[in-house]
Amino acid sequence: MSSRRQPSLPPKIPGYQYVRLLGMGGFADVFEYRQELPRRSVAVKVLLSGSLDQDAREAFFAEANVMAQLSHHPSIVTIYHADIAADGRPFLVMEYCSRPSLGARYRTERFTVAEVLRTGIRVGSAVEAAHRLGILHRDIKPANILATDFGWPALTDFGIASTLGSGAVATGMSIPWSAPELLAENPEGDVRGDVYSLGATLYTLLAGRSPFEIPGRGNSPAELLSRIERSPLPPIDREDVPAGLNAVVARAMTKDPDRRFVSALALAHALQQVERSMQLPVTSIDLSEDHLPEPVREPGGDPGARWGAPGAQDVVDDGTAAPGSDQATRLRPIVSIDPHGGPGPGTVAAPLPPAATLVDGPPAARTDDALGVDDQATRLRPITTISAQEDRAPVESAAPGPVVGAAPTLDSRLSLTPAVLEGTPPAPGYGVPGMQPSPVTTSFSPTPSELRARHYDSSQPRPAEGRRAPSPVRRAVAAASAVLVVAALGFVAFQTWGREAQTNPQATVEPSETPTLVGGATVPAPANLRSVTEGDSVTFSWSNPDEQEGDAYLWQLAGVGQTSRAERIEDRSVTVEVPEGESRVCIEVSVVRTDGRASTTPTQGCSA
Ligand SMILES: Nc1ncnc2c1ncn2[C@@H]1O[C@H](COP(=O)(O)OP(=O)(O)OP(=O)(O)O)[C@@H](O)[C@H]1O
Repeated sequence: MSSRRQPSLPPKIPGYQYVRLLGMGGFADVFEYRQELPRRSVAVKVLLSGSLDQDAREAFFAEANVMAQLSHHPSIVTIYHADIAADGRPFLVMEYCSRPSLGARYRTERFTVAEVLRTGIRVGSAVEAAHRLGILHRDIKPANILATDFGWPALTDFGIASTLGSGAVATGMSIPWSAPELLAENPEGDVRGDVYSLGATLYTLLAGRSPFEIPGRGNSPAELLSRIERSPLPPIDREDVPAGLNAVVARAMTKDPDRRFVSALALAHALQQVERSMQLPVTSIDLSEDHLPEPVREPGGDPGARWGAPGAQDVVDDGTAAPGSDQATRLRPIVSIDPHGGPGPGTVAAPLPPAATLVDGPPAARTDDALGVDDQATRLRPITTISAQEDRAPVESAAPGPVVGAAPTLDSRLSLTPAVLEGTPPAPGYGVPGMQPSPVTTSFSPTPSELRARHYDSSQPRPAEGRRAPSPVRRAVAAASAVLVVAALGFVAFQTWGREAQTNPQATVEPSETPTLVGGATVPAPANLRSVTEGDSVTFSWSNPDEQEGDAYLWQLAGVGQTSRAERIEDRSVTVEVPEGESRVCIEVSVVRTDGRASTTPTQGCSA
């Protein structure tokens, strides 16, 4: 809880009995209620009465609907109901998460590496699911990861707060976990901003402090902002954190978005590889059936052709591309990706509009529990719906660099309008820097969503240290800093499967450049994954693009609901049975070296 204001009164809600206050946010209070039928404890988030105009209500329920779309995910807080109380305040009834949030734990508990890996993979799959529905979270941080009764992390706060206030009110991101590009004067963001924040969250859990927070030194929002933009990522001072995990976190948090993992899924896969290299049980990546890898199709053949039929030998994956081929200063708006927005060639990420509208007067002072400083919630932002495009035709991927002809990665669909589709495409190959694109054809199966954009306040004063035009964040930080000074006198001193790649069965694609991990750990993924089906048995085989003495392979079943443990084998083939009741079987396989290093991203594929 971070606000110094008094909590609002819990509304009377028929069928629910008020129990207690759970917490206060910038735009809402959260209460525990006892639902009468079915009988259970629920958390009810009630908007503050200060932001109840019509636009806010509509936006609130729009967000509730978006949240409901995500609710089926095991690592996203479930929404049960949304309504308006008798006193006029909108409320959301959601799953009650009885355990402390990660934000409440990281300062006092030492997270095991295994838990951090599990958490990263589960939350990563939740974030990936959101991205596939066209939604950017934009405020991933420990405090927004609650814990269910079963101890599963549950991501929350998908923008409900961002829709609050008047039609032009904004929320804010949490600076300590915010990507540098979102702190720039002309903020540009896409899924990689969430990748950064998830990486920063994992860093926080491991280090016990946010990434650029320096114990014993000034950690004002302005100082944090400056370090996030310019300072190298401080090392995590823990001997039990393997180099591979350090490397994954560092890549997720690379200042250049083009050098990050291209998706939350890619980050989750990398974390799985760390689990494998540590001989830990491999945490499943939870995505819906729609996101399973697709069987490879013959070039120019029947789109419905299946591979892996008896006697057939088809390339599944090239090993580099898509398989199957605290509270301190909060300046967050929520942005949704338009999943229908299949932009044409040359379109890439959607920059956030640098509009500026100061909405509700002086920001409310907040207290940063994590950093021990007061915070200003600068509230700016309207919701903007962007029309969806219906062009979902597969597009050939191309070389990185120039935008024209760039592969239509998920990121490339983050369109606002064609006019703003500019920039550099994300690096292919799961965001592995330097890796060349694979000649794969990718397509998307978009689902409906809304696209919202944020606007920032342009009326805030320019920060003293800034030479460039003040960014929205900078302006807000400047405003926050000013209040902090005053406050300090008085008190105190964060190709996926959905890409459904369809690889050319005859193509043999080798990574032209292997990824460079921090610490020099570079292990390519298996290539030429093929399958032969005989009855219920499927034999998968693959090649090793960079075979070294002692190389072995880690394989496991893959797919929805699969949590099999990875098995280490010496051969470049494995025979598996199609699970009972299933029509096909999917696996993923990695190269593992004698020193324990494994492929950054496993190769995946399914039988017919
Ligand atoms: N489902 C839940 N179960 C239990 N506690 C919850 C739940 N949702 C929120 N809380 C608690 O309520 C408090 C406020 O919630 P939350 O931060 O989501 O509100 P908010 O208005 O979105 O705030 P902000 O966007 O400013 O962070 C937090 O302490 C959080 O731990």
